[in-house]
Amino acid sequence: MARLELKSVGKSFGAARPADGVSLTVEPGEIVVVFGPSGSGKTVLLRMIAGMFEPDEGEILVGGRSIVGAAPERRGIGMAFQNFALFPHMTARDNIASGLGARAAASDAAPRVEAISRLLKIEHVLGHAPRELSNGQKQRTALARALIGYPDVLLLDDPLRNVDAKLRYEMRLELPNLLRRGAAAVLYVTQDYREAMAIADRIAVLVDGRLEQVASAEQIYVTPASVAVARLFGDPSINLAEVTPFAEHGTLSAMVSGAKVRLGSADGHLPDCPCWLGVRPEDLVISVSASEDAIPAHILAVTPMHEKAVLLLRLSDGTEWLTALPPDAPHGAANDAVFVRFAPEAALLFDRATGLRIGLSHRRQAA
Ligand SMILES: Nc1ncnc2c1ncn2[C@@H]1O[C@H](COP(=O)(O)OP(=O)(O)OP(=O)(O)O)[C@@H](O)[C@H]1O
Repeated sequence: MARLELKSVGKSFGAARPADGVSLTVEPGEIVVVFGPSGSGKTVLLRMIAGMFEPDEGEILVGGRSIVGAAPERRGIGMAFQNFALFPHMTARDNIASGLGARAAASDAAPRVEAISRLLKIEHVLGHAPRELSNGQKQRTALARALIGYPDVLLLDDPLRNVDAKLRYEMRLELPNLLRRGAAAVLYVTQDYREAMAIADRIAVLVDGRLEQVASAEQIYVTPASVAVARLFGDPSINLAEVTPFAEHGTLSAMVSGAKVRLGSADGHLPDCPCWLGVRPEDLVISVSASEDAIPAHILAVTPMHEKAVLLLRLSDGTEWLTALPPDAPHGAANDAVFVRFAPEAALLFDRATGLRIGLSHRRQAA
């Protein structure tokens, strides 16, 4: 069992800087999901750890020892990638056994291949070549190969990207337990925020080669470190409005499309800068009754989805917001005039100059 540590890791390719001072620790048995937009540097990070190329700056340590410069096969690392990368001329059994490298005798390999295959429910296809396997079976074979050597560090680069939706859903439920069994430090890359939230002990949010936030899924959703992080999590994504908050009678408020909305109490440090106000779609309440703190709006469209109804709203100043309501909640129809409210606890404020979140004194806290 060994901890993976990245210390101020940097990497440039010409003008591109896919890793810029990345520091991160993954404990044995922990699953850290690296999540970020396309091109943010997720794959480059995994490849530096795997030894496909070296960082320009910083240190990568496994169990306290630097692995920078070490041959890839000597780093104690198991890997599975989105394209499976199975050897086409070998059976699933031999592909899995190849994960042991030269370390195990053939007699030792067989029972371990059987055991890991049972765990991954592929024991019935061990004699098949990769072309005879479904994508789900290929993905499990690649995972079995990565897991079989009980690596100290396991790197998984979007391993569920090429499997169908049903299997992806099942694997999201199964994978965390499976991965924890080996007690490896797991770094898991995905582009899907739901997958990140389902699998991770902690999520490391990478934007332009920098880690913007490393925290639990709930902390990231409820208290995102920046507006960039807030935008990456949630479907529909967070609603934003430009505001300049002000204090009045002990309350922090802001004008949103002509309505004075409360953001919390004004007892702490007051943001006196132009801000982004962020409100999650599920935190908006729609009604037909006016009041001082209700934002007038029109429903532009109603999209019934299976588990929710999504309403596209146009506030009276032209800003467009989305709400997500339970499908059976009364919500009106296109062209209806409505009023939009939200609780002060639901308001997020971000400094418009830096994008960083500003703490509000009565903001709900992540558990
Ligand atoms: N070998 C390379 N040579 C030059 N530039 C590279 C190389 N590998 C990656 N890059 C650049 O580094 C940046 C980050 O790439 P990376 O593949 O890590 O992104 P990513 O976050 O994994 O994206 P995606 O989610 O689309 O796979 C991109 O701008 C990419 O063009």
